Amino acid sequence: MSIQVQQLNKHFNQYAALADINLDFHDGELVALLGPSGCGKTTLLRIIAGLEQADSGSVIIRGEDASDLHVRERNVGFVFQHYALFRHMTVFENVAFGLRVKSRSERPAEAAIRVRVKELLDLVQLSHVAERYPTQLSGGQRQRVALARALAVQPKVLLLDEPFGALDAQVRKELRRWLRELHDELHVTSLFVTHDQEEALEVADRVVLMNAGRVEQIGTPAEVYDQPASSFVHSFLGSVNQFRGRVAEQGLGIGEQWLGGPISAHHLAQGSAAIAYVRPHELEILPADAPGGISATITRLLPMGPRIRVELRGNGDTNGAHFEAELSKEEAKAFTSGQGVRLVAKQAQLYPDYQI
Ligand SMILES: Nc1ncnc2c1ncn2[C@@H]1O[C@H](COP(=O)(O)OP(=O)(O)OP(=O)(O)O)[C@@H](O)[C@H]1O
Repeated sequence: MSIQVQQLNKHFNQYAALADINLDFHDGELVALLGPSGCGKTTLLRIIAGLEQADSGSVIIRGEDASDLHVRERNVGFVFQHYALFRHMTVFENVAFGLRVKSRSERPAEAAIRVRVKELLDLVQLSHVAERYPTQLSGGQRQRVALARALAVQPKVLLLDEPFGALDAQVRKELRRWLRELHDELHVTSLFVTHDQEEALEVADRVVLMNAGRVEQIGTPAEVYDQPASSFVHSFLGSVNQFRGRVAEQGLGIGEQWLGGPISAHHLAQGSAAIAYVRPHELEILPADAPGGISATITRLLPMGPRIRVELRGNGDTNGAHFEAELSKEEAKAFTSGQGVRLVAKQAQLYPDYQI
């Protein structure tokens, strides 16, 4: 086990930023810490780095309790969203920096430093800009320099806080693919913070879902997406339609209507208030005269590349609620805007509805 976080708690005044966090990160894996703004991701990363002190609990790095170790002694590399490269130093010198400031006994000889920096610049594909200054680079190139700089001292752990957050969507996409490839080559245990679910699902070996200072779920991208442990995870990862009603034998009863289909009700009692979560691609649209289902009206058909997004408004018991389905172009041919239809879930997950 590379990093173990045990019973970690952190308050800012009365506010619990982290509540009883327990996590194990394996050697060589790339893990995303994912959650909405303010859920505690950065605080957790900073405590692991040694930049912030926890109120209680411990951080164990490669078997050694690091809780009382200074940030310099933890051997972690960082890359932040706005990583301040030294403006007055060339790219080469920025990457060499961490090696040059080592104590005399640990510092490699000048020739070895030059070889190492050259290797790192090759790795991040920036050898051709080695003599430039940071202001002469694009945002994406700067972040790659920041990564090379963090890797120069051969950290045991790499911590990245929204490393591509400030970049535009296209560059972000390229860099995250690049980060994945780089990680496959180096296998440095890496944790990266993001609030972008697509980024987390695409890049990470495992994803930690956080909400309000707590861990909601940890698992592979497929596990957290296909088997969400809570309604929070379900709705945070991709869009969902919500249907409020009562648990019945046939599924979910909404007034006189039924949301049919195979509904997984966990251990909810018959008659209890529940919300069904149905992803757009799990929602089937049937003609208005079909038996069962929920009555709705199509408000818009939006082409989204090869798929059509169908926006709907509920009628009767779901009056005014907005729903969204996803169809192939072929399937969508049967429908037009303004048409009355019935909605049936091909698959749905029920959660207790505490608001009723
Ligand atoms: N130094 C501080 N003093 C007081 N409150 C703080 C401090 N740092 C963080 N917080 C609070 O702790 C909570 C968690 O903050 P944190 O930065 O860890 O969240 P986050 O998930 O990284 O959010 P974001 O995605 O917006 O960066 C927030 O409510 C924040 O306001």
